[in-house]
Amino acid sequence: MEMIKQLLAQSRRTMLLAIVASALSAVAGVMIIGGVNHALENGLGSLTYGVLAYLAMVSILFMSGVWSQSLLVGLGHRMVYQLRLQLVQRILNTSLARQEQLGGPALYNVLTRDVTMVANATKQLPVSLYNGLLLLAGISYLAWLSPILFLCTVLLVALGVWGDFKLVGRIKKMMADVRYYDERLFEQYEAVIEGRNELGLSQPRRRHLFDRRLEPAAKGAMDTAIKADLLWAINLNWTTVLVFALIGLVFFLGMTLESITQDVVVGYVLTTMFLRTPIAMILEAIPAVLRGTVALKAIDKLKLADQEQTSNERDEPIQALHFESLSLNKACYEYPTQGDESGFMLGPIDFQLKRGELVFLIGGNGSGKSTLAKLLTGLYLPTSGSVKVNDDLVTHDSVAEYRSCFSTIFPNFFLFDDVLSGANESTLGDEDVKVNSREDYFNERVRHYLERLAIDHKVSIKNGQLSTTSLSQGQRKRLALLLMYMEDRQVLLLDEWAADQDPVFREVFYREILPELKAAGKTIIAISHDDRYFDAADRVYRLDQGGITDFDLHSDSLFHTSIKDSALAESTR
Ligand SMILES: Nc1ncnc2c1ncn2[C@@H]1O[C@H](COP(=O)(O)OP(=O)(O)OP(=O)(O)O)[C@@H](O)[C@H]1O
Repeated sequence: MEMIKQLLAQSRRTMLLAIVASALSAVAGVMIIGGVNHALENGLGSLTYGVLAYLAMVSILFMSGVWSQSLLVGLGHRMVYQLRLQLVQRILNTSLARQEQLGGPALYNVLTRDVTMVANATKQLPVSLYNGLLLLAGISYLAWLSPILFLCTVLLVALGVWGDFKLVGRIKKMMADVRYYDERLFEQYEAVIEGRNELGLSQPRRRHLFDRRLEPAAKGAMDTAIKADLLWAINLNWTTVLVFALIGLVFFLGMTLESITQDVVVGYVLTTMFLRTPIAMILEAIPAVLRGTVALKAIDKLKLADQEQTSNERDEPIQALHFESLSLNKACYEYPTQGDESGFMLGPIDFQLKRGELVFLIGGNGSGKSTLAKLLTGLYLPTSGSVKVNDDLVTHDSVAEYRSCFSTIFPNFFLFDDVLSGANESTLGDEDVKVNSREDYFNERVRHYLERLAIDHKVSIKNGQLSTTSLSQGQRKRLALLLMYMEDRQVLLLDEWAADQDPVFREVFYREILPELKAAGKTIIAISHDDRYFDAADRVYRLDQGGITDFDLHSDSLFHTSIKDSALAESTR
């Protein structure tokens, strides 16, 4: 709602103009009816004058109508455009922790379904405003024609509005239910797309997903939407009945009450018939507006943008600080509770890292390595304790500068095919280069790394874009490493990077690439299960149930298995 209010506030002038234009058109419409009524009652007088006045009114009605609609249509579409941009901006401003809590389907639902619903609601804005003003002008004319009949009209309309209000509450609840079912549907869509391998192989799983998950959600949405639309259809017919009841009331009152003349009755009936269209159009717009309101409420409920960008981040490029050291001081990170279960708690952790060091984090599955990696890189802020960089506290305001020291490859990394967009200035060339242009220099460097990573036979680069990202997982990880080279940041975090590499390239990674990066002045944190390469690190830390301890290569063993066992496992791999 806040977003819509802000957008409307920005367009105050256009709104005002649109209201003036709509009012002009509405007044012209009512004057046509009034004029016809007057002519019926008093005769036409001059035919030429009558025709000219009629044509003038029709022209005003047409031109001001088109003017108001064009203003409002533009406003509606601009609001949708801004809503889309704002929503993505808000998601970008949402902390990783909150995004993980919400999950992908909820965010997709907002970006696709909810935005469409709000767009449909805003499209009703021009129609409703125009018809609302037309209705207002018509009602004022009715009040002027006969106060007694107007009182009766008000009573009848009050009855209709009361019925509408009762229905609207129920329908809004149903629409919230439809949205709930739609969100469940999005979860199943995600399973259909992401689980394509498993579903392709297993008929029982396909059936279960289709019959037990997807179909009930789709049916729930359909049944509830049908009920809501049916109720509204009944309401539309009920309104038509009310209009005719009004005409009947006016007609019979006119016949019986002497104070009401025949021309008043004719004027009343004519105007009421004329107002049927705006009433119907306003009523037809209401369901779309209700759906839009439900969608906006759902967007608000997600509590996006919990980490507003600092003004510095919005306006200027972030200046990375010069990394010398980082430390965690009794730092803890606790995941939010899920249902009755309390979330996993990492820490309290004391940890130091200096520029140029190569450190390994090891530990069993679920011990907290990736959680610590996110804490170290500033993707999570500690729930207690502190993170310091170069002895300065990392706070909400300074975390953007801190983050810009890091390049990461997490197991669920996303491979951007645009190498240029993330590349550091230093990798784009300088005066000393032998090649002619910066572009050549850049391409040369990419080619060099593609060769180094042994994927030059699969991938090439054109206009800063990778030729393909449809590769094996191990090859994709090598490309992610290429992007990391081109990003050229000071601290590199690699979360089980070597897990998908063949034994030959794993050896290259631990024995050549990591030492080369270290020699080039990079600080490296690598999460690893490869115990035969632990000696490549300056220090090794072991995580166990959220706690951290130093790992002594000679006296400790990983996962409480003997070195002999792991060597055996390695040789059979
Ligand atoms: N987004 C999340 N929300 C809630 N709990 C989470 C989330 N991510 C991880 N956890 C929990 O935190 C614990 C540690 O997870 P983490 O991913 O840090 O382990 P890990 O040591 O990296 O494991 P692995 O070696 O299997 O990758 C797990 O018990 C997990 O259930």
